[in-house]
Amino acid sequence: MKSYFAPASTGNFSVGFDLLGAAFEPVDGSLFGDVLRIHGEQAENSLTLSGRYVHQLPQQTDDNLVLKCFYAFEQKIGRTLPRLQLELVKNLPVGSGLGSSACSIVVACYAFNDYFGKPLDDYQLLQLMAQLEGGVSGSVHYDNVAPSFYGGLLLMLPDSPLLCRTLPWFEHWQVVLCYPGTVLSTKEARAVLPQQLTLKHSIAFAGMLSRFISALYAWDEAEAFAALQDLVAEPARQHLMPELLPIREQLTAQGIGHVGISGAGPTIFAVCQNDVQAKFAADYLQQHYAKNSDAITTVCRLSRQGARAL
Ligand SMILES: Nc1ncnc2c1ncn2[C@@H]1O[C@H](COP(=O)(O)OP(=O)(O)O)[C@@H](O)[C@H]1O
Ligand SMILES: N[C@@H](CCOP(=O)(O)O)C(=O)O
Repeated sequence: MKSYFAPASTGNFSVGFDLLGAAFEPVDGSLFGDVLRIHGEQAENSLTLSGRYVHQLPQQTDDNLVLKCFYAFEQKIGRTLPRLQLELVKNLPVGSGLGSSACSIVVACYAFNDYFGKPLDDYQLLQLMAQLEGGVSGSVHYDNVAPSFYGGLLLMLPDSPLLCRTLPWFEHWQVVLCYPGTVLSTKEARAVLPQQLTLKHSIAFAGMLSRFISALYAWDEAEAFAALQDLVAEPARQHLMPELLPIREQLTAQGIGHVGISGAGPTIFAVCQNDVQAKFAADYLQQHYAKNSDAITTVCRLSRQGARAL
């Protein structure tokens, strides 16, 4: 049996709509992401499902992204592959803003490529992942698949053969992620976005993202926090998450540097500079934002590692 893992990710990281994404792992060393097991080869593909969020997956395994990835991978490499006995351990909530669909896509594509002797290079594999993610969310965006695949904080580079590049990160930053337990589909959250930006708005967006990236390279933490502003998605999505502004007010009043929407929401992320802030944010979010038994609050650091064999 072979086991593979891919981590959770936060798309946008507030300031970089569709262009910035980060992979996270809990500071307690536990794994926060999906696991795919390949038990062996057989006449037909089969997929068994387990894990904390298995109940949020489609009833029909044929609708599961893991099998869609298998056939898309087979088509991409252009030869018929042996069928597999597969098991997905679904550890990330679906429609959560934690890159759940991307995580299953990344772990599946990574696993198939590794298992079948790496017929695709990283560039081809990432393109396939993004194309599959586009099929779920309605438009191709790399800001979840790329960090889940490579790890780290990544800047997408559209039209570059590199596709994305790793950015610097403040090592002491801890990111508290709180998923409230309610589902918000990425497709729906993308449908409320503006179709066009004015020239002034486009310049403001590009300016803020540039300011954040230059602050990272200059190791200027105050500037980095000042630049963590979402000028594109948050104004359009705020009504889907009415708790965001009061929560931000409470947490920033405690000195916490940034509070934003993880991906398309409803997960909220808080960027903290020390253990005291992280504990405060985690307790506060768990008390005021968690809504049911599906909710999860976790204190994370950047995951330098992306998809891998376990
Ligand atoms: N293995 C899987 N993991 C996550 N979602 C899956 C999977 N297989 C199928 N799906 C479907 O893909 C869609 C993912 O929804 P989406 O809002 O994009 O989630 P997320 O924002 O968490 O990535 C849902 O309709 C879900 O039922
Ligand atoms: N850039 C995308 C990110 C979606 O992330 P998800 O985790 O909610 O799928 C967007 O903001 O739509």
